[in-house]
Amino acid sequence: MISTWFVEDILLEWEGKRVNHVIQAIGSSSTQKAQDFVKNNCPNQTPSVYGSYQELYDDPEVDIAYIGTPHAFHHRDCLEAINAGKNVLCEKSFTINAKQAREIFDAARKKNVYVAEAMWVRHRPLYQELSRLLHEQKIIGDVFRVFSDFANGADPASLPATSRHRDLSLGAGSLLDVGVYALTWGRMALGYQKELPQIVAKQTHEVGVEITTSAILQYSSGRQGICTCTSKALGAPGEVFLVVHGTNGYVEVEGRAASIPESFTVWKKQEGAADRAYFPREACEGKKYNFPQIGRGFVWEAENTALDILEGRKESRVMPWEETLYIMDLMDEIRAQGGTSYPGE
Ligand SMILES: NC(=O)C1=CN([C@@H]2O[C@H](COP(=O)(O)OP(=O)(O)OC[C@H]3O[C@@H](n4cnc5c(N)ncnc54)[C@H](OP(=O)(O)O)[C@@H]3O)[C@@H](O)[C@H]2O)C=CC1
Ligand SMILES: O=C1OC[C@@H](O)[C@H](O)[C@H]1O
Repeated sequence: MISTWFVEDILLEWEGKRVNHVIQAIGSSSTQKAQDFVKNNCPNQTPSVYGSYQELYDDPEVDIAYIGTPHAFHHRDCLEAINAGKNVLCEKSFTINAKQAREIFDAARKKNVYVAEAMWVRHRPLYQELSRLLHEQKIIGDVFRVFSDFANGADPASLPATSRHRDLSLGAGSLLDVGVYALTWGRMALGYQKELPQIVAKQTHEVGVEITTSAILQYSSGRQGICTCTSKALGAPGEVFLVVHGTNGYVEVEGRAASIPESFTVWKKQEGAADRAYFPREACEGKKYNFPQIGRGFVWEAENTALDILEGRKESRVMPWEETLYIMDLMDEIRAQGGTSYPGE
């Protein structure tokens, strides 16, 4: 699924586009699937088609491999690509646990290749602008509390046992699938704290799969993040999925999902407005910031990644290794408290 979306987007023409991407090769578990992929998703490109991933990694014409397999394979696939000397952009969640992520970064360091987690939401202009307003402009004063959520309707119990949302050996579970976004928004909104927070977390399981996670992150400054997710229910379109409280107001972020933010509204504290909660929303003064969607929203990530490669970087400016590790460490701790583990752990 995600590989079709990504390819569709990177071939888009859009105003401000700086990089011309070429689909140089498709690697799949079968040549037929690779050929079908080209026919359905990039018929105007002429990539080499391979019935294995290794052949793509060995292709000298390929500058960077985009990995869109289920997360349980990211460790294996990244290491194989890196060992062949390829740069890599790998889907989220980057790996099953932090140990695997560290092994990948160690290998990349040794081979001197670029590796980045494809946490596309961080590349979106909305995300970047909100971070600037919150932490450089301090538009709502000091942020002290954040709520973030991702409700996704995969509903593992209703899916075949082979689905990546149901099969533990493919990395099934809402935390790794969508909770990673809730933690990402929480991390940004709380201002990228250096220390790891204290965590209190609970997880619910159904058909052996983690379907709901709630985690409270508490920093030594007293700042708190309340980060939640579920794969059992879809959020309402346009719903608020992130609320950021500051000493001088708050911000709500709305969108189709926490991966597809569309706008945010800044509500500043007003003189004599302590009881604003009792007024209808329209009677209050909020400033809404809208952000246009381009394609499915992968264009910024693809552009930044290509520019990183062209500039000879080994890490993404937007998603450096330490950020992937920070989020993976949080998820390890949340899973340890919630009672979720994966085969081989
Ligand atoms: N950024 C985003 O918005 C999104 C990111 N993702 C991430 O992308 C990754 C893939 O998700 P998604 O596209 O939904 O996954 P799919 O279930 O669609 O699988 C993707 C591909 O992985 C390959 N694959 C290799 N081995 C297996 C196996 N044993 N079982 C199933 N597939 C296998 C298959 O390709 P082939 O046979 O051709 O080799 C398959 O088509 C996940 O890590 C997910 O978190 C997913 C959705 C959205
Ligand atoms: O990254 C994602 O975002 C959208 C969800 O539908 C999907 O399950 C997830 O992988």
